[in-house]
Amino acid sequence: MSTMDDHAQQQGEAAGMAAEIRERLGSRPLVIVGLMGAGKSTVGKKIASLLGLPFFDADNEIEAVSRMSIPELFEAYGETEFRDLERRVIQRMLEDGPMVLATGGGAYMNAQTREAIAALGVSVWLKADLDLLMERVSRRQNRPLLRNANPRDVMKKLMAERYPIYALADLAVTSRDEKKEVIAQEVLDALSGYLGLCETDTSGQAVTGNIPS
Ligand SMILES: Nc1ncnc2c1ncn2[C@@H]1O[C@H](COP(=O)(O)OP(=O)(O)OP(=O)(O)O)[C@@H](O)[C@H]1O
Ligand SMILES: O=C(O)C1=C[C@@H](O)[C@@H](O)[C@H](O)C1
Ligand SMILES: [Mg+2]
Repeated sequence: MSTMDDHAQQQGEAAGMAAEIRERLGSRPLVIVGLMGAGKSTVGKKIASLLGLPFFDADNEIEAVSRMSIPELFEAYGETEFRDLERRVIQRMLEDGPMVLATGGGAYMNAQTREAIAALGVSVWLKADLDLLMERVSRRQNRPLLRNANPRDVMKKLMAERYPIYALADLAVTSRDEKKEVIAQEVLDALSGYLGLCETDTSGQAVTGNIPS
C-alpha cells in the first residue's frame, strides 16, 4: 500500500475511534483535573479536536459569568467564595452535554464538585512532576495562589495535599515534556480502555489504541 493509502487508513481509523468514544461517552463530559501548569487547557483543546467535541475551560467560564478575572475574584471575595462560584459554574457545565472540560486546579478538591464530576462525567487527572509544573507556570502571572515569595514551596505543598485527591479521578495520565499531541493521544488510549473499547493491562492502562472490530 502507498504512503498516501496508509495515511488515509490511519485517518479513517482515528475518526472511527473518535466516533466510538463519543458514542460511549454519551452525554458525559470528559473532565480534566490536575495542578496549575499540568497542561489541562492545552492538552484538553487537542483532545477535543481529536474527538470532534467542543472544548470549555471552567476558569474562562467563571471569568465570563462574573466579568472579573480570577485574580480579581480572589482579591474581592477570597478563596472560599471563589470555590463556591466555581462549584456552581462547573455543575451547570456538567449538565450541558458532551464536551471536554478543563477545570481550574483547585476545583476537584471541593467534595461537592468532585461528586458532581463523578456522577455526570468521566474524569482524567493530568499528573506532572514539580519541575515541569514550575517551568510551565513561570510563563504567566495569573495564578493568585502562586503570587508568593516562594512559589516552588507552595506548589510542593499543593502537590502533597492534592495528589491523593486527584488520584480519585477515573483515569490518570502523566503529562511530561512531550508534544501535546502525544499526551492527548495517551489520554484517548486510556479513555478507550476505560470505556471498554480496547484491551487494558492489569493496571487498567490501554495496551493498544485499536478498537476491536
Ligand atoms: N505538551 C506541552 N508541551 C509544551 N508546552 C506545553 C504543553 N502543555 C502545556 N504547555 C504549556 O505549559 C503552560 C501551562 O499549560 P496549560 O495552561 O495548558 O496548563 P493548565 O493545566 O491549564 O494550567 P491552569 O490550571 O493554570 O489553567 C502553557 O504555557 C502551555 O503552552
Ligand atoms: O489550583 C488552584 O487552586 C487554582 C488554579 C487555577 O486554575 C484557578 O482556578 C485559580 O487560580 C485557582
Ligand atoms: Mg488552564
